[in-house]
Amino acid sequence: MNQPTGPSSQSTQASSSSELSPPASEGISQNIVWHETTVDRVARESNLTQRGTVVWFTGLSGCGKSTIANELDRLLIGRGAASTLLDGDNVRHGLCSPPSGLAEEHGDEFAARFGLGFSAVDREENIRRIGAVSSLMANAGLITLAAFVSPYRRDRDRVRRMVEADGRPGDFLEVFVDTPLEVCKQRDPKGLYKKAIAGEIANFTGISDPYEAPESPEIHLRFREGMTPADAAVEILQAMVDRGVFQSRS
Ligand SMILES: Nc1ncnc2c1ncn2[C@@H]1O[C@H](COP(=O)(O)OS(=O)(=O)O)[C@@H](OP(=O)(O)O)[C@H]1O
Ligand SMILES: Nc1ncnc2c1ncn2[C@@H]1O[C@H](COP(=O)(O)OP(=O)(O)O)[C@@H](O)[C@H]1O
Repeated sequence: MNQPTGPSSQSTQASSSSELSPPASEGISQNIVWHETTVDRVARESNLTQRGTVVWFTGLSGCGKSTIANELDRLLIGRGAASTLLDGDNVRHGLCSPPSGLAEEHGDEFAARFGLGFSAVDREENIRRIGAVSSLMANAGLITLAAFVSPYRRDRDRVRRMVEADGRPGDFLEVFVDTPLEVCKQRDPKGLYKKAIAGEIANFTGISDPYEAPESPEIHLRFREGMTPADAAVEILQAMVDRGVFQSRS
């Protein structure tokens, strides 16, 4: 795991496209003006001796996104990296709360307007918010692991464009956790498939809602019997090293 990478070689290339110019949201309003920051991404990455990156896990509920992302996070932290993990269920407890999580504090109108469920448009907004947060984290130099069903190709591709426009090409790695629906149903770690099949959960991905598989993910984790979450995490870490987005320090 000794590939040439790190801020000195890769991150310096970011300076012209990251914080020296407005990100993808340029032109948002005539009254909102981009303010250049004093410290740029390259300086942050240099302090961290790593390259800010978004590793985006997508796949059906129960395919293993959270388990594998947590394992990868553990490996990265163990190797001295500054990484962080955004996980679907957890983010839906805060930034992307459902209406029921907002009503008491903010009232019904606010909850109906900003709370998110699982319709296509709510998922679009969910992924837009998380994509923007992921991009900010990558700009702060963090290796950002994001684990979301993110069933729509268009939503994932938008995040890719935003992350790369804010940073540089190659900053977004899509990991397709390709576990067959039958296996996910069998695992059913939260009992959600059982409920969805019984009609107790609407718009459930794979049952009553679509999942659009990535066409050319950077990392395609095909299910195979006997593959452990640790095996999968090592495979992703190796792909990160091979692509020059991570240099092992131990
Ligand atoms: N209708 C429906 N469809 C899919 N998933 C559902 C649904 N309702 C609740 N859940 C639970 O919410 C988790 C998915 O949240 P995400 O934010 O990742 O979804 S999405 O990216 O906006 O599609 C998902 O987490 P994971 O199982 O970890 O994928 C489920 O636990
Ligand atoms: N190779 C594997 N990779 C990931 N998870 C696995 C694997 N084999 C079995 N599992 C189990 O499958 C379940 C996956 O659940 P989870 O990680 O929450 O999936 P998701 O986040 O995609 O909904 C966990 O109970 C995990 O222990």
